[in-house]
Amino acid sequence: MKEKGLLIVLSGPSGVGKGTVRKEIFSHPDTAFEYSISMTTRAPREGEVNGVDYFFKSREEFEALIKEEKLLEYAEFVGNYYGTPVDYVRETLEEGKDVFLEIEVQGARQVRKKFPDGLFIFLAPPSLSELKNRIVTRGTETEDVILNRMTVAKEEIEMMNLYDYVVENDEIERACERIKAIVVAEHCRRERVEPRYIKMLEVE
Ligand SMILES: Nc1ncnc2c1ncn2[C@@H]1O[C@H](COP(=O)(O)OP(=O)(O)OP(=O)(O)O)[C@@H](O)[C@H]1O
Ligand SMILES: Nc1nc2c(ncn2[C@@H]2O[C@H](COP(=O)(O)O)[C@@H](O)[C@H]2O)c(=O)[nH]1
Repeated sequence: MKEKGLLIVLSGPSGVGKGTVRKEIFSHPDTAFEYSISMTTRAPREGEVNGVDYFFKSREEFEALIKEEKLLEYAEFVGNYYGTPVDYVRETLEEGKDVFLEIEVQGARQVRKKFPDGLFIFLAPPSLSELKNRIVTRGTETEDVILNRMTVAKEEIEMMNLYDYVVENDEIERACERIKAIVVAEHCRRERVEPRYIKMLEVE
């Protein structure tokens, strides 16, 4: 029987660099896992594309998805809904591929209950002041939203002990290499390591 894939969850506070690290990992052709695009009711930021960055939904559409049980998990984060499409995740894992979720902490807790064997990685900032600096520098949020996200961030950081691994995002490339090494180690531990995972670790 074909083995199922590994569910990889990358979580951490807003502005720590989850999206940056995820895009860097997926920019490499040797990356051996699939990214699950989330649904959100947040308005698209400049340059964001529907179906690439997110599936952008109205609140009514999102609430219908909740009712129809189309979401593996969902959370309301600073005034907007975010959620993971359940069919995509289950079908892709069933095909034996690893699925990568980039989600906030409430959602990660829900996923842990449904997938206790998933791999849960918390991306941590070097400091709270550097975290705030990164959200401010990104320039996508109003001052109010930044303050709300920082309040939530402090609560999220307190939950990092619920994760299998904590990776500090001090430098993007190093954080990516650490995450890829953790995934390969996890496959070794589960005796499912294949050459494609080793290839992923090759540094250019
Ligand atoms: N290691 C790093 N060093 C310095 N700046 C970084 C680093 N990683 C990411 N950044 C910058 O920090 C800002 C926030 O990054 P990003 O948007 O990836 O965070 P995020 O965790 O995905 O945030 P959110 O949860 O709000 O979507 C961006 O401007 C990004 O360029
Ligand atoms: N619980 C979920 N959280 C998600 C999902 N997709 C993204 N996110 C997280 O939401 C916040 C805010 O994102 P932003 O794009 O508005 O900055 C951030 O922590 C994301 O990781 C999801 O499907 N479920």
